[in-house]
Amino acid sequence: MSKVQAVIAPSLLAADFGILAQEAQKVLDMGADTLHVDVMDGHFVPNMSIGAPVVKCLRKHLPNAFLDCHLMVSDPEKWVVDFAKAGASNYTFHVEAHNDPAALIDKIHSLGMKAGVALKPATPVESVLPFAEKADLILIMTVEPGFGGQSFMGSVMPKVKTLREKFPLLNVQVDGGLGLGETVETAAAAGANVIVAGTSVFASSDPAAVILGLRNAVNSRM
Ligand SMILES: O=C(CO)[C@H](O)[C@H](O)COP(=O)(O)O
Ligand SMILES: [Fe+2]
Repeated sequence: MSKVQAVIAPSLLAADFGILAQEAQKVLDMGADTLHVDVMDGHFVPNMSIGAPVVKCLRKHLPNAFLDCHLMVSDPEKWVVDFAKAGASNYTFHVEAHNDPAALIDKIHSLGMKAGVALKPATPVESVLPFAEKADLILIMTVEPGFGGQSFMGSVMPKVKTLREKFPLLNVQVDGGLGLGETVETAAAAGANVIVAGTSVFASSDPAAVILGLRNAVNSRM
């Protein structure tokens, strides 16, 4: 069995952007480990969200938070310096959007950030195996990237399983449609240890219970 830690990462995409720092602080106070920040350029995905200026503001209000930035953008190399300067802790880019992921991981590391690589649901896991150990995190999307509130796709779990079997200490993140019950149980059983949850946390009347339940689901599999 792996010895990776459970990491619960509420997605701020489901928060009230008008009071973003308070929303972020609220979920941290309720037990979240990191904050998942979804960045969309309206090109790689058919939606727009936020960019480095908002990360900079979050960093100002939350000096100690781990800001896990998920870049759903067509040219991830273009924004690395901006996000490093803004205070991002982790920079996850999509493997479909770059032709030399290993070099981009090196660049992200050289700027003092952790590096993640994300895969859309149809992208084979083989595309990340050559540099999975170089990355700090591999993100297996469990919805088509672009929108919160979609349904979890259990069909991508074989990719999670493969990563966990090959790399026992790798942070394997799942993102999209996760909440208490079958979805997180399925992801944890496959070997995911980093759980992104937007709608299920922020739309809940008891976000603390959701965060704890997600953590328990992961821990019960380790
Ligand atoms: O990357 C994302 C969408 O592209 C979001 O992180 C994801 O959808 C989380 O939201 P929810 O938990 O509501 O599905
Ligand atoms: Fe995301």
